[in-house]
Amino acid sequence: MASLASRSASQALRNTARRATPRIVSAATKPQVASYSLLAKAAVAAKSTQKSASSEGVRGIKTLDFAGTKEVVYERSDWPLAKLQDYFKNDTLALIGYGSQGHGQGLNARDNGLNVIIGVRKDGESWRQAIEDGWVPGETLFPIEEAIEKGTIIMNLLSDAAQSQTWPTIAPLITKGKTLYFSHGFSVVFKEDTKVIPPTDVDVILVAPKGSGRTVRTLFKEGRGINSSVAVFQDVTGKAKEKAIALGVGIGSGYMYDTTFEKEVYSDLYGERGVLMGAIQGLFLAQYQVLRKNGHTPSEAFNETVEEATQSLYPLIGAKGMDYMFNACSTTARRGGLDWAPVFEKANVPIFEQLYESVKNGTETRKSLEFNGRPTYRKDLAAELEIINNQEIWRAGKTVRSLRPDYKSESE
Ligand SMILES: NC(=O)C1=CN([C@@H]2O[C@H](COP(=O)(O)OP(=O)(O)OC[C@H]3O[C@@H](n4cnc5c(N)ncnc54)[C@H](OP(=O)(O)O)[C@@H]3O)[C@@H](O)[C@H]2O)C=CC1
Ligand SMILES: CC[C@](O)(C(C)=O)C(=O)O
Ligand SMILES: [Mg+2]
Ligand SMILES: [Mg+2]
Repeated sequence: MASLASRSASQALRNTARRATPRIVSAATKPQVASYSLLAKAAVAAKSTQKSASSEGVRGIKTLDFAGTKEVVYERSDWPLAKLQDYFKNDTLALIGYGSQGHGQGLNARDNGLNVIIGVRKDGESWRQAIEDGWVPGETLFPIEEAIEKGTIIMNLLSDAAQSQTWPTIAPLITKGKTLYFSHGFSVVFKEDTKVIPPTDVDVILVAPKGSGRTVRTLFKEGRGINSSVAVFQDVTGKAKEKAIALGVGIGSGYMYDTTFEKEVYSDLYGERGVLMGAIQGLFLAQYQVLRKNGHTPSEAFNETVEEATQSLYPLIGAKGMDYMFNACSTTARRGGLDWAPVFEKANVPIFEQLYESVKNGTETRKSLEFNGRPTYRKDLAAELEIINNQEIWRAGKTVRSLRPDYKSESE
């Protein structure tokens, strides 16, 4: 009887979850693109023979109900490749900086048949990586200033600290008629600290992928697309929003959500310091330490903290939500999880409040500008990450991972 009751409770929960699934309120009726990256390759080949994209299809946006709040979502399928290529046929996308985002966004835009060039410090690490990815010095790879001069859309993907440091040199090159693009609100919003004040005669837009540049690339290659935020800071042409959405598609976004530069930078700095990176490392470590203090072996402590989370339970949250993950676990686990969740929530809200304030008042920005503005920033970051790499929890993890059937050496 008990198990029947619990099964019907699970069913009820699942039904509630189904009812809460975002519903399309209005949408243009157009088929979804199955595999954009494959289509991209074909379209590049056929580029010269395609008819003008502006005659294709109807522009459409979706208004979706997100848990009771209606929000607008822009979709890739409103921008078939031919239309995208036609839209940017007179443009050169000068992508400045070749870190994680430069790599993902640059390669995707190139595969989508757009005219992309890269601008980075000559002979630096990024220059070397760009060559490895097929960008050719003097043809598609240039020193920063030269690339900006050649570009019509200047995509500033330098590190946030470098955007501020290089601004006095690059600002005069961003002349009337060009478009200035960012993937973070950082430089523009915290202008007192960064001194980045865009010229008043150019469109200033943002497309911020909500994920690592590595994933921007892999999702695109799988024919999917990353979620991105889009925003307009300055619209001198009246086309800034449309251009931002088109660029979002060009760099590999599947769906794009409205934001402002301010909201993007606050949420992004907060999220990465919180659950996405800082909090998760802190929480894993705390749980592991207590297990070790109580006599559990490194493998047991790692398996119970990280391996089970990342390999079994978190993918279930990603697939179908938190209640689905709970329902996939024992009733014993469900009872305990339900009891302890509010305890963790209560303990953590004050820390998250403190974090949000530290983001909003610019403390986090100033720290980042100081640290990442050092000439030794790569070495200094690597030294601190090496400390994490050497923590017992992560050393134990290497051995646990080495036992996976699909294990490949991690030194590559
Ligand atoms: N990483 C991500 O996944 C995400 C990043 N963003 C945003 O995208 C932008 C780019 O981030 P990301 O790709 O991570 O890049 P990084 O923060 O890793 O910056 C790397 C680039 O900055 C260059 N750089 C650093 N210092 C200088 C300097 N003093 N002068 C000239 N160039 C310099 C590097 O060149 P060199 O090799 O020559 O040092 C490299 O090309 C940022 O605004 C970031 O916040 C947004 C979403 C996600
Ligand atoms: C989570 C970190 C991030 O904000 C990102 C990948 O979205 C970043 O700045 O790299
Ligand atoms: Mg982010
Ligand atoms: Mg970020």
